[in-house]
Amino acid sequence: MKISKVKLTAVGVPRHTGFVNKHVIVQLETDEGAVGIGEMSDFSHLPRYSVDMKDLEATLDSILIGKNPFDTADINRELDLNFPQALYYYEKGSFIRNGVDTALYDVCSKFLGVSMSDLLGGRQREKFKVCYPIFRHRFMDEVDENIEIVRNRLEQGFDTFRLYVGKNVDADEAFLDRVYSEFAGKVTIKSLDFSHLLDWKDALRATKRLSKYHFELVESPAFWNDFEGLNHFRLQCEFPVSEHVWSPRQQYEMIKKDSVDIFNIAPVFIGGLTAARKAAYAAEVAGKSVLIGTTQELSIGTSAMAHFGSALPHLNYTSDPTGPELYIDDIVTDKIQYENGFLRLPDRKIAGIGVDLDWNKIEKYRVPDLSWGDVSVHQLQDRTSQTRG
Ligand SMILES: O=C(O)C(=O)C[C@@H](O)[C@H](O)C(=O)O
Ligand SMILES: [Mg+2]
Ligand SMILES: [Mg+2]
Repeated sequence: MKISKVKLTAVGVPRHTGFVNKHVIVQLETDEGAVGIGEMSDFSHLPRYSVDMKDLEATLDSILIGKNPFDTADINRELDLNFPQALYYYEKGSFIRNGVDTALYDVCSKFLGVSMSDLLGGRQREKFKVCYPIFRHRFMDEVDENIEIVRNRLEQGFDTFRLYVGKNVDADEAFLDRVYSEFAGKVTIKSLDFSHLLDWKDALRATKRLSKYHFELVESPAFWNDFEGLNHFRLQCEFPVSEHVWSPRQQYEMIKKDSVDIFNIAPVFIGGLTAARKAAYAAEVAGKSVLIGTTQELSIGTSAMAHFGSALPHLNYTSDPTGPELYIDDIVTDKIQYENGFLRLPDRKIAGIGVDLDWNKIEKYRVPDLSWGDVSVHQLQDRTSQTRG
């Protein structure tokens, strides 16, 4: 089988907060007729560093046409050469590589007539627990609207939440107090996520202040790539520490410096399922746990993560992929399913990734490019259309 054409389609899908995220749908056509789909997710990060869609499609054509999609190792090597790993969380080359790599696994599993998970180590589980994100408080009056989100999502079966913190710790404390007084015993706070906004000492002070409320772990409590800072925080904090994995070198440094307890692995940030599997193996070898992170993908990217997560033996903490719940709509015929706060895998009898493109929806949300207008820091960091701050 050989790849015969690469097709990219950009869509802009709003979240319930009004914030619009742009994603790129990948189609890999082959000479056998099978078509693999993937998703380059959430180009809203680093909005001023934009990708030209036409150039990208021509570049991927030149790299991929004529290649056998089963040659995932060689194709990933080639993609790394063209979109190199970077020591940065939102490196868009990783988003690009991820969209292509996902489509490789999809077209190969479709060609073989098996579920994508069968090419990713099989299934240890048919579903896994996820948590709903509560975005960062900048103003005290955002506490009420976030408590309302908890109330509504709890009714839908989400009983676990993660809280972005660190910009207004008074509001963070007020929110946690309300959660534990109004939903005692019914709601779990999985993590405080500092999103690399504070240095490790400020994060430690905030964590100690909030530790009278139970939560399971602390994420990103130091500046980017501050491996020693993460280690200092970790040794002085009673809670497990997680950090996103955005490059093999970064993960190597975190293993060497014993910076974390948990690696947060999302194919989008490490550049694909192939790279994510390597990161998961490295975590296992280092005796660390993993959880699956997210950039808040649509159903294609989320289904790929469901298949990836189903085989991981050390998936010991609640994961994060909830994108299809955050967007007002999706671009597949049947969205990936959640059940009582669990992300469910597609039926194993379905070949491939398990979701299909809905071209009516794609036309509805199609955008001409990935350019971006002016957005405030609040909107960017906290994924909102609010214009305050
Ligand atoms: O765990 C995180 O950190 C995120 O989820 C980052 C968010 O910004 C995510 O990428 C989003 O778009 O909501
Ligand atoms: Mg995070
Ligand atoms: Mg994102």
